[in-house]
Amino acid sequence: MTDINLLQQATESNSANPDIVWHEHAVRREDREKLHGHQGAVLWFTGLSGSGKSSIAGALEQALHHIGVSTYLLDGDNVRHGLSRDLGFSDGDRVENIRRVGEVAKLMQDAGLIVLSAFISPHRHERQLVRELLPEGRFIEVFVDTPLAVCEQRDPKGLYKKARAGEIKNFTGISSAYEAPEQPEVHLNGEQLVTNLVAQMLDVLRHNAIIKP
Ligand SMILES: Nc1ncnc2c1ncn2[C@@H]1O[C@H](COP(=O)(O)OS(=O)(=O)O)[C@@H](OP(=O)(O)O)[C@H]1O
Ligand SMILES: Nc1ncnc2c1ncn2[C@@H]1O[C@H](COP(=O)(O)OP(=O)(O)O)[C@@H](O)[C@H]1O
Repeated sequence: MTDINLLQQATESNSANPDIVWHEHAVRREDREKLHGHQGAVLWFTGLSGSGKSSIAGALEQALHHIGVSTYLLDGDNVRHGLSRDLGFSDGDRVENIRRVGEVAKLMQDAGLIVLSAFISPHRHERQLVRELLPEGRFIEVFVDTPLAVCEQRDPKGLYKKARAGEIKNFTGISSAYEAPEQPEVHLNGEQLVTNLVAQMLDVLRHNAIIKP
């Protein structure tokens, strides 16, 4: 079964149960957004290991927090300590990881938060399915475009070295595929200064009326 089939099957499994009925509640997303003073949205950072996803998302979260925006940062390494601690790096496990994170991100944006997610999320189809989970305009795909050679040079955790030595299997970019986004909402040059990239992201959020000018 392909990764797209696995994700579709997992996403559809509950909606196929006729005994589970959606319950609409009185307090709506719009009401929660009014309290926050901004829209809920998911900023979906994708890129190779070492491309700068966590650094950029972290610095952007600090900048947003500073101006009173309610945020939450979902980070690949951290989520794999809890919610996805049972998962590894096979295609099937990555599909399930992204499905779980997509559902969590959806709930958090429904709560009115700006969610910053920093996962390699290497497959186009999985990112597309997360996009489809969210209301129109609330999924912003951010491609952190850093050449493999630069990521490998940075190698802050020594993982590329281990992958090249054959000590880690299925390592993205080395022995497992990374499919770059074709039409991301935002295309960041991961070799620029993090402060410049944060400024670029704040412009995007203002331009899309997610936060106030
Ligand atoms: N085989 C393999 N391939 C890629 N990455 C690996 C692997 N093994 C461990 N790591 C570490 O796990 C982090 C990536 O986890 P993600 O949850 O973002 O991956 S995925 O989206 O499910 O593909 C990734 O973190 P980042 O470097 O922050 O991207 C790595 O530190
Ligand atoms: N724009 C950048 N320019 C130079 N170095 C960076 C930049 N962004 C991140 N780094 C460095 O690259 C390494 C990997 O960054 P990290 O944010 O952990 O990437 P990822 O979350 O994609 O694995 C870290 O040592 C970080 O300090």
